[in-house]
This record gives sequence, C-alpha cells and structure tokens, in this order.
Amino acid sequence: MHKETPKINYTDKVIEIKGLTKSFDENDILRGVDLDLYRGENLVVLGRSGTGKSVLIKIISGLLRADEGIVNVLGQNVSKLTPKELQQLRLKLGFSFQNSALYDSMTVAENLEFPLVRHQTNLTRRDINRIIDVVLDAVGLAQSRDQMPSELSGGQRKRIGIARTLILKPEIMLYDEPTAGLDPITSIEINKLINEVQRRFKTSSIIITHDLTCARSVGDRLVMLLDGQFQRQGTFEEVFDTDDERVQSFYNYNFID
Ligand SMILES: Nc1ncnc2c1ncn2[C@@H]1O[C@H](COP(=O)(O)OP(=O)(O)OP(=O)(O)O)[C@@H](O)[C@H]1O
Repeated sequence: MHKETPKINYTDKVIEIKGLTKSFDENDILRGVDLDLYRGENLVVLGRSGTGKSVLIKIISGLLRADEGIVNVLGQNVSKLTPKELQQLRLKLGFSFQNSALYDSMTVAENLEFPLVRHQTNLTRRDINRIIDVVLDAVGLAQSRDQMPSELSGGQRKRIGIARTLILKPEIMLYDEPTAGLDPITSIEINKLINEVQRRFKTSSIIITHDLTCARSVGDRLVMLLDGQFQRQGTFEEVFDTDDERVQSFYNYNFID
C-alpha cells in the first residue's frame, strides 16, 4: 500500500537530537544518537529488541534523563525544563503505548472525556460532546460512543486508545508497537489510521515497530538503531538496500513464520 504524499515541512524540526548517549551501569545503550523529526512527518524507528527504542522515547518525553547530548522537543531543551514545564510539554505529546489500557468500568465516551476534563477545565458539556464526536469519527468508531471497552475487539480498543490520545490535540504522536498482537487485517486498518491521523490532525509522529508491513505503509522515512546509533536511514527501500548482515537478518526474520 502506498500512502498519499503528506505535507512535510523539511525546514521545521519538531524534535532535534544530537549526540545522545545513555548507559545503565556498564551497559551502553545509546551511543551518540542523532535524530530529527520534521513537522508533519511519520518517522519509523526500527531496531531489534533491547536496542534502546523505548529508552529513546522516554528521554524524548522527559521520563529518563540523557547522560550526554541535546534533546530539543518543540524548541525546548528537555533536560533544562522544570517539572512544571515538562508537564506542559508532555501535553503536546500523544502516547499510544501497548499498555495504554482503557478503563473497563467506563463507556467509550467516558474514557475519552476523562483526559479532556482533567486538562481543560473550561469546556461546556456541548464542547465536550463535540470534541468526543470529532475524535470518534476520526478513528471510525462514531457508533461505539456508549459501548463498554469489553464489547470492543482488540483493533477497536486500539482505535479508542488513539482517539483518547488525540483528544488533547497533540503536536507529536509517539506510537510504540501499534500493530503488536493484532491480526494482519486489523494491522492494516491501524496503519491506515496512523496515516489518516497524520493527514487530518497534522501531527508529526514517531512509530516504533518491528512490523515491516507497518513500517512500509506508514513511514515517510525510516531509521534503524544498530549498536546504539542510527546507522541506516531513508525510505524503506533505501534502508534495506544493503549487504549489512544485521539489516538483512532483521528483514528476513520478519518474513519467517
Ligand atoms: N530503567 C532502566 N534501568 C536499567 N536498564 C534499563 C532501564 N530501561 C531500559 N534498560 C535496558 O536498556 C536496554 C534497552 O531497553 P529498551 O526497552 O529501550 O529496548 P527496546 O529497543 O525498546 O526493546 P523492545 O523492542 O523489546 O521493546 C535493555 O537492555 C533494558 O534492559
């Protein structure tokens, strides 16, 4: 599947990382990472298990501190922010994580309302309903407003999780393994949704995935973390057009059942 060409502003960096290092005890995980995310772009981050992809996302969102290097997010140096400033910045980041579970005792609409009224206290009931309708429509689940999470399929729950993230209008979306645990057809629907979110909400996104079908269908650009650095980057074809065995084995592994 080829995506429509999105509007990407290659002069406007929403994330800029230079020389980032991070170790845990003797374990050097990130060894001088440079990375840019441009406004409007879907950037796919590939890498084997344990290479530090989640650590990178945690550093971007200020949950972990870098040892060295500069991490600028929406023009702010993350390591220099006060806890309050960091909290403000995090509101502009939307997290779609595997474990971002819905509240089982609340309807879909109540699940969506929860973060909204927590962070925006001046909304009327009519505003809240309108915003819920917009995000439900965006994820194609307008009819599920009053359903309970237990009545939804895995793919539908994933969609509602994304809707709940979109409700605060994030500038940057961070997707961690968006298709993990989903069947191939549902995965394709989620890939389409990621592209739809990019187009409709003008978000810039980092998508961490091992799923090469996902990588190919959502990524405007791909980077691969190898031995603590981004050593391959470009389109899907550019990243995999190499004799580097580490890259080839990553590719081949994906297509072995
Ligand atoms: N808080 C921590 N303390 C100590 N070690 C950590 C901590 N967080 C991560 N690590 C280590 O850093 C390495 C990279 O972890 P990370 O979770 O970023 O991998 P990943 O690339 O996201 O893997 P996966 O694809 O399996 O999710 C692992 O060896 C992990 O054990």
